[in-house]
Amino acid sequence: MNMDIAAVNALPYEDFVNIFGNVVEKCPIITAAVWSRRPFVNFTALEAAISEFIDELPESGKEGILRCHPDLAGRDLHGGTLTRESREEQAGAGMDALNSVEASNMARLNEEYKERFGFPFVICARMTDKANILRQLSERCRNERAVERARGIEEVKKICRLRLQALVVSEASNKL
Ligand SMILES: NC(=O)NC1NC(=O)NC1=O
Repeated sequence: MNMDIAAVNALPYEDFVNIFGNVVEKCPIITAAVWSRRPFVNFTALEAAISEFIDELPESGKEGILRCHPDLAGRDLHGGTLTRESREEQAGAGMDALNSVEASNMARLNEEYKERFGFPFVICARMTDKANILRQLSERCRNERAVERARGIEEVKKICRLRLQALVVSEASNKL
């Protein structure tokens, strides 16, 4: 899909939530809330509205967003229950093709991370690769909880931007 911002602004909330409901993984409530902020002057304004909604949440809400994310190379990937967006992102970073050493490291570190923080490790898979994901996962396990909460939310916003770009023509591409 490649809607322009005028088409986005014309959507009734049912369609808006159907189309944009997973720009933040499994958090259609964010999309549904942000519909009230129409009209968006451009792509950046839509992205900013989502970002501001997230920033205004209490810390518990931000952790809730992180908890809606599937593990990388985790149960949902193996069970075929990832969302389409997540499946494509994880496959792009080679998460569906780990060798047995990588797979066991990934599983062990994901569990360690969740045990320590109470939410999953989140990283924008499209902006990185397998080696970096494994390195970041082991490094970020050592951070403070508040640092990781903020870091995870930054990654959610990167994922969101790329998912939005797949749906909406941004002003940069408008000028082409
Ligand atoms: N846990 C985690 O980072 N999940 C994800 N990252 C990403 O880019 N897509 C996801 O589903």
